Amino acid sequence: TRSTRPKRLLRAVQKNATRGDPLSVISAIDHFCRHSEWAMNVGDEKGSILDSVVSELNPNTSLELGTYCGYSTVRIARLLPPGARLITLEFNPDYAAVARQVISWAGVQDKVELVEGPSGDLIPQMKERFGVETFDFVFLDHWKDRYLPDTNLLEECGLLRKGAVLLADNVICPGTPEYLAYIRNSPRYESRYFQSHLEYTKVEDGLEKSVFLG
Ligand SMILES: O=C(NCCO)c1cc(-c2ccc(F)cc2)cc(O)c1O
Ligand SMILES: [Mg+2]
Repeated sequence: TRSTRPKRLLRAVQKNATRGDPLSVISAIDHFCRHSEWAMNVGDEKGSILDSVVSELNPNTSLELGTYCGYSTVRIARLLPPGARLITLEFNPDYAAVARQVISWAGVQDKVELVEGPSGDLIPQMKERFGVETFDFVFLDHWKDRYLPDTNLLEECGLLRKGAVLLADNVICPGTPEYLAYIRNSPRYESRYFQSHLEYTKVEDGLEKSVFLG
């Protein structure tokens, strides 16, 4: 019953957001993180960049690595066309339990499949267990030292469609140096850096958008 930050964030959503209204859930979390407690959601500034990438791509099948409390899950899911779906992977069961409730409060649960477990084990199961052919969009926001191994896994499992977009959070802070070096030097990707700030702060951070060329 010990109160944790994710549980306090969920309480703020249930108190301040309207059921079935994803935008009110997003702003309730941003308000909580700006005025009460910082939390590691992608946030409103980087979130707007995420929104523009998703809106332009209109992905049918998306993967999110690192759900946390479900903030970016809701940001992505609210923009998906009917029939499109988002699979989100979370290793931490306490985060997953809160995220399920945030996702339901926003009313986007029908577009989202939240799977608990290590991404390194779950990615090879995507085809036969989750009926995925290929992903159109991948949002990387989990453990920073898993970005590169999981990207290699996605490649090896043939899970990236030609033209698929990888969008990676925190490439500056906390930083993902090995991932950046790989993706920026690989002839199989076309990459672009979107400069921004660490959520709810003035610290520099940014998103790396990479198109898989096949
Ligand atoms: O670890 C992260 N995510 C995976 C969680 O399972 C993460 C951390 C931070 C962050 C933390 C502490 C600090 F001082 C600066 C940044 C920010 C983020 O956006 C993140 O996604
Ligand atoms: Mg992040």
